[in-house]
Amino acid sequence: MELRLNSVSHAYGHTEVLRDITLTIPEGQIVCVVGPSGCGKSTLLRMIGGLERPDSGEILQVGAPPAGCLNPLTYVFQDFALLPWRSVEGNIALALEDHRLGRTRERDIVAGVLERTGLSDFARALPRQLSGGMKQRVAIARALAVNPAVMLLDEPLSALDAQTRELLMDDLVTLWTRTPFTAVYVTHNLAEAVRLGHAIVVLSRRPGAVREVVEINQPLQNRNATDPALEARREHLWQLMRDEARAADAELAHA
Ligand SMILES: Nc1ncnc2c1ncn2[C@@H]1O[C@H](COP(=O)(O)OP(=O)(O)OP(=O)(O)O)[C@@H](O)[C@H]1O
Repeated sequence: MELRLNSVSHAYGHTEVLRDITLTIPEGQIVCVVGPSGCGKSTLLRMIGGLERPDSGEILQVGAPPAGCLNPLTYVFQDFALLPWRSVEGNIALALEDHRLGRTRERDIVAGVLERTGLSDFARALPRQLSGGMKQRVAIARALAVNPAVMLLDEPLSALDAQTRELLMDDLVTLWTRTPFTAVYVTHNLAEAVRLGHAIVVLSRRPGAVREVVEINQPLQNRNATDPALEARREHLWQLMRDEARAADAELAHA
């Protein structure tokens, strides 16, 4: 399934947040969204996920969701959003419980995503027994369990230290390489964007409008942080963002 955004605009009261966003999220690709603080990235994600409706424009789901899809649009949040009293497998099963799959199918799905995310040995652990990186793996496993058409990730690695971020980026690349998924990935971090994005959408400062879409054709599994070609793309993104970020900062300082 592909997502198409046609001229999406939105304001909260007098605050114009998104302006005329036209964008395609192709099936089987990761589209990163970057832009200065407050430019409307999370708002855009909520619109795509159907949590809010834009004032104008439309968001179309084109084509069928994948076979076995239980929930077409699924979120992964920065703060993991796990239930502390439920085990790892209990948190993942939660995403399945409304679907009346039967215990065997439910158990198979949970075991499958635990295996894919390297969590099989932690099935019975409680969230408080896990590191931040492991918690986010659980949240990713829970999202994958419903076999979504599009995963919506809102700064999923921002709460983690630099080393853990690297490990999780590797995990996401491995997951995608084994079974490509479609994702919209909001981040502040340009290194993450060039590592994980097939396309990177650069938004202007608020009201967020598309400044440029940077496509990176290099296969995800061949990308690494020291690659000069990727470094050049990152630098290009930073050039695009720098003036916007400065101006956004100055506006916030005077708000
Ligand atoms: N429900 C809401 N009601 C009113 N204003 C809102 C609401 N949600 C967001 N905003 C405002 O809309 C603007 C965009 O917010 P949003 O969180 O989408 O930006 P962002 O780019 O994700 O920010 P950041 O990078 O800091 O996470 C901000 O000025 C924010 O205060």
